[in-house]
Amino acid sequence: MNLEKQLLEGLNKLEAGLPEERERTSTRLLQYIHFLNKWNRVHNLTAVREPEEMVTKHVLDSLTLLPVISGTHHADVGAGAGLPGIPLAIARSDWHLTLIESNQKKAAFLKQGCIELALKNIEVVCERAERFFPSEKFDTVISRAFADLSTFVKSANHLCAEHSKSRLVAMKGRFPDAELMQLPAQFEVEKVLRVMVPGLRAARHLIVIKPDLGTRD
Ligand SMILES: C[S@@+](CC[C@H](N)C(=O)[O-])C[C@H]1O[C@@H](n2cnc3c(N)ncnc32)[C@H](O)[C@@H]1O
Repeated sequence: MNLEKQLLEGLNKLEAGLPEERERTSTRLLQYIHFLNKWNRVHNLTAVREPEEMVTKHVLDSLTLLPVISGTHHADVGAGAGLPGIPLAIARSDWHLTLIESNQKKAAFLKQGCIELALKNIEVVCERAERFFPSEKFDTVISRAFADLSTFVKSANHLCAEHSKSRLVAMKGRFPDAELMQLPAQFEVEKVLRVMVPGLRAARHLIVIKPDLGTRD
């Protein structure tokens, strides 16, 4: 199947949260896949090598977050090659995404991607999340393949906006029983959602956690 068809079919199978302009979204997501594939040959940004696999394992996987995110300002901690932040920013041009990535080579890739793909709703911050203190905090702080849940919430709690709807959301593969048991008590797990990625059999879970707004600096 050609890449465009594969992507469009996948977008149509996603449950919710995708705006109507699917063909335009699909074209821009494809541009991102081509850009990632080009840089990946030289800079080894992701172990996923084939564009067909990037469609399912990276792009469609990232977009399963759409229905659980509310608000407009979001951060992606440990964005790496831009996942899930770039697909989200492409799918929702009305959102603003801040991609926090401590590795300079990856941050350079992200900045170049924003220029070449004309992604105006993304800011790239080359810094460790723990050392980043933005003036405006985020409605949702997301991570994928960043760290165990405890490390994630400790590293990112200070980035959450001080309102009752702000959330930390971690993308996980299998149901993370052990990590959930080790989560510090002041963090409440609001829900754990099992999500289906079109074209992928493997299990995926989204862990939605209420930040600890009480005890932070
Ligand atoms: C395994 S990669 C995952 C990248 C991407 N989220 C994905 O799903 O493909 C984890 C990324 O987090 C970055 N990272 C690790 N610790 C970090 C920190 N404390 N703050 C910001 N980025 C960090 C690493 O440089 C790496 O690019």
